Amino acid sequence: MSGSSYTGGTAAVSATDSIRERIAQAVNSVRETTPLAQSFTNFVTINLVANAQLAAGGTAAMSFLPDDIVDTAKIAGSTYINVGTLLPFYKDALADIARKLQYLGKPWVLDPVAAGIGKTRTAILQSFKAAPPTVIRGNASEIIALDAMWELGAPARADAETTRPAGVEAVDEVESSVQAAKRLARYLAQHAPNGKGAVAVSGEADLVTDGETVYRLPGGSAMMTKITGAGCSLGGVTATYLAVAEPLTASLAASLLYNRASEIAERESNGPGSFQVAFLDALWNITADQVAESRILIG
Ligand SMILES: Nc1ncnc2c1ncn2[C@@H]1O[C@H](COP(=O)(O)OP(=O)(O)O)[C@@H](O)[C@H]1O
Ligand SMILES: Cc1ncsc1CCOP(=O)(O)O
Ligand SMILES: [Mg+2]
Repeated sequence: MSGSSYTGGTAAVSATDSIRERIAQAVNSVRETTPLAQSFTNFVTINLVANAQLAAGGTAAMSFLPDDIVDTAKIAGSTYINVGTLLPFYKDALADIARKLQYLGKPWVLDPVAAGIGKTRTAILQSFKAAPPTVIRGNASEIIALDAMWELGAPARADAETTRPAGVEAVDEVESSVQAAKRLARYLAQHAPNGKGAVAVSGEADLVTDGETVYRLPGGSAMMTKITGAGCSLGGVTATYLAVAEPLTASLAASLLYNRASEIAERESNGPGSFQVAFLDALWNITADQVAESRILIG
């Protein structure tokens, strides 16, 4: 299945059979073993996160109690932390949870929703630099903001354009986040017990990287921007796959599953309400081969 193609002026090589096999294996393994991925996530989209994890074949457990999260991490396949809506106690609680997950060597996914907005969110996201996640999944603006916050690139010049807070929606193109995503992924890998980490950037064409190789995943549906929680639930499903697969495979499998399912949902729906229902059905019905045979461009 390997070969070459040409996209947007960039030579791109399509993915190898072994990546596709690992993706199909992750999709099947979740359906066969129903792994638990627990979540500490925002109040807006918590229901869609749980339903998407169930539709992908996993199980869900949501909690905001630090000792509950740490005890559940011991029996769960992975943990998902999303900073979309914050309460005052989160500042200390999330830093502490991250440190304990690191001590226990437990994998987790971070969705840095609205990175760059507010002192409390910034303090929380900065605290994760010392106890980093296994995977970061966000939109382009969030990835650019987190990279700047963790100061992984060259120091910004005084006259340089600064990144601006973007709310929960992206104001940057996926392509403008490539270097930030690679730097973050390398940092995650350097700090992971097994040396593996990944960053997934969502948008019109998603991008996934382990810090070395960049994978571009075209397709999907713009209707995803018309339901709340498309990105949050993608983070939750990435955690579901992280329970059975290494970070790069988990990130690729989740993003590809979302692209294929959203294309089916767009064809079968008539607006945001029916789209969300059709999307959950498609997550459930899509085959592992449909996911693994997707276009994956390397380069
Ligand atoms: N313009 C688009 N075309 C196709 N798919 C999109 C588009 N924008 C977002 N998506 C998809 O929607 C999902 C959520 O991504 P995104 O909207 O970037 O996240 P967030 O909600 O966190 O900002 C991803 O599966 C992504 O591929
Ligand atoms: C609207 C909103 N406000 C705080 S969190 C949130 C949900 C964001 O969801 P997503 O990032 O998946 O669009
Ligand atoms: Mg989001």
